[in-house]
Amino acid sequence: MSDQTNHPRIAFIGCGNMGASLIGGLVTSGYPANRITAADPDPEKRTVMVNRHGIAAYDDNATACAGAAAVVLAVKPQVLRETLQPLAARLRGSDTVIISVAAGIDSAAIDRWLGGNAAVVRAMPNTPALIGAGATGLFANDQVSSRQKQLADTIMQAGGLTLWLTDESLIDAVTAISGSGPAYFFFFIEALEHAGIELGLTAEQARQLALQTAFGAARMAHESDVDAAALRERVTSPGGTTEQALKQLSDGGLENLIQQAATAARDRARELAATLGGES
Ligand SMILES: NC(=O)C1=CN([C@@H]2O[C@H](COP(=O)(O)OP(=O)(O)OC[C@H]3O[C@@H](n4cnc5c(N)ncnc54)[C@H](O)[C@@H]3O)[C@@H](O)[C@H]2O)C=CC1
Ligand SMILES: O=C(O)[C@@H]1CCC=N1
Repeated sequence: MSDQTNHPRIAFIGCGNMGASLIGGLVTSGYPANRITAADPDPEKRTVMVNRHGIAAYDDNATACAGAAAVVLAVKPQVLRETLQPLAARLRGSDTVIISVAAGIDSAAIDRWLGGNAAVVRAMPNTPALIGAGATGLFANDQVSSRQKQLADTIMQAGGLTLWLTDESLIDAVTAISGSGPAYFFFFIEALEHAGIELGLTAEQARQLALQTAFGAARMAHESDVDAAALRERVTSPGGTTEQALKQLSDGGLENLIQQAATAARDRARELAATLGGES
């Protein structure tokens, strides 16, 4: 089989945090760098793509898209429409699957901006894709063929777990849980570090302990055959220290706060769709 069949050409539009993470994950997984192209107006971003990942990077989106079986849109939702419109004529009627990672913007808006009848996959990945530890929720519109769905899955699976949804609106829930989720955990690590410093550890000691604890807990939860609640209970000796700490978190309303945070993220995705993805 030719490389064209085994490794269809993939183009990335936007090489910022998310685009670069996906490209990094794909190259590290063994996808040939010469089958990946990228575009970004920022010369520094392009230099990173060329030097670190060995892929071709252009300042012109159309050049990057030429001959691509999949185009991954990794620009901000606020510029998605203006980015897509100049590409519409080139992509219309082609066999290219459009994979958008933009928060909020739904497949109908993308289809409309492309002039209709476009094969659109919405994907919501997260930045740990860079190290193959990401999680992506995906939705395909009716125009997407099974071969195109497979290609979208291959691209996202290079970055970690993939999860297909049949209800597009749930992509906003994925955004709230795993798309934005790494930031919640990083915030927790930062807070634990600060607490360690307050209790007298050096910044470096607090950093090492907080990081290794987050890593160990996540790895254990991932690999264990019991759920997170059971693992938590194993740390929590009756009458012991953890119990006192968890009581503070619980009394402070942590669980409610997390629910509110996820709902706020989900609602912001809906708001982006309403303000940027409308018919006007
Ligand atoms: N950062 C994250 O953790 C996640 C981001 N996303 C989505 O990924 C998309 C990108 O977000 P980030 O990477 O965080 O933003 P970013 O600002 O880091 O990257 C966007 C990139 O697009 C480039 N760009 C701007 N206009 C362009 C154009 N017309 N053509 C080509 N490239 C252009 C910018 O120079 C920049 O490098 C957003 O739609 C966001 O909703 C989705 C999941 C997670
Ligand atoms: O904050 C954002 O809007 C993007 C989408 C999910 C993670 N980052």
